[in-house]
Amino acid sequence: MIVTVSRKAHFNAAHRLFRADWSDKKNAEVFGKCSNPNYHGHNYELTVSVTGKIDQETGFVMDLKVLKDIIKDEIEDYLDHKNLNIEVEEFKALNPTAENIAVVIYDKIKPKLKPTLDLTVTLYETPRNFVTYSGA
Ligand SMILES: Nc1nc2c(c(=O)[nH]1)N=C([C@H](O)[C@H](O)COP(=O)(O)OP(=O)(O)OP(=O)(O)O)CN2
Ligand SMILES: [Zn+2]
Repeated sequence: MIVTVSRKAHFNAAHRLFRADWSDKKNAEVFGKCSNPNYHGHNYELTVSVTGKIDQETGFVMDLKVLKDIIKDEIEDYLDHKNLNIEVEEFKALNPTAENIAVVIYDKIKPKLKPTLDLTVTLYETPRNFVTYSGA
């Protein structure tokens, strides 16, 4: 039996959407208020979903306590209350859009899971804007 287990998490972060090789005018045209040079913040809501077979001995796809600890160590401690552009290595040369943040989160969590498990990351940037990534 293939089942999906999920864990929700939360972090706050500041960012600015822009390209350094574009003028302020073009950045403002493309990214609007999200390109404010003084940055702005979001309350990100994250759902991490892991899909796999139920272990017949434990009844778990994976222990949700273990998943909680992975999310805390890899994501919350790494991103919470950070300026993504300035303080997070991956975004020094990568626009911190919701899409790119979801991919970075996926790439940090996936190696911590058993290879037989599939991972899906859903990231809400606002209550109504969200992205989903399940690997390439
Ligand atoms: N494809 C994407 N489009 C946009 C992204 C993104 O990451 N990927 N990001 C932004 C802004 O950073 C931000 O998310 C949008 O904020 P805002 O315009 O305030 O959102 P809303 O006004 O729509 O807020 P709601 O609460 O959802 O109404 C823009 N585009
Ligand atoms: Zn934003």
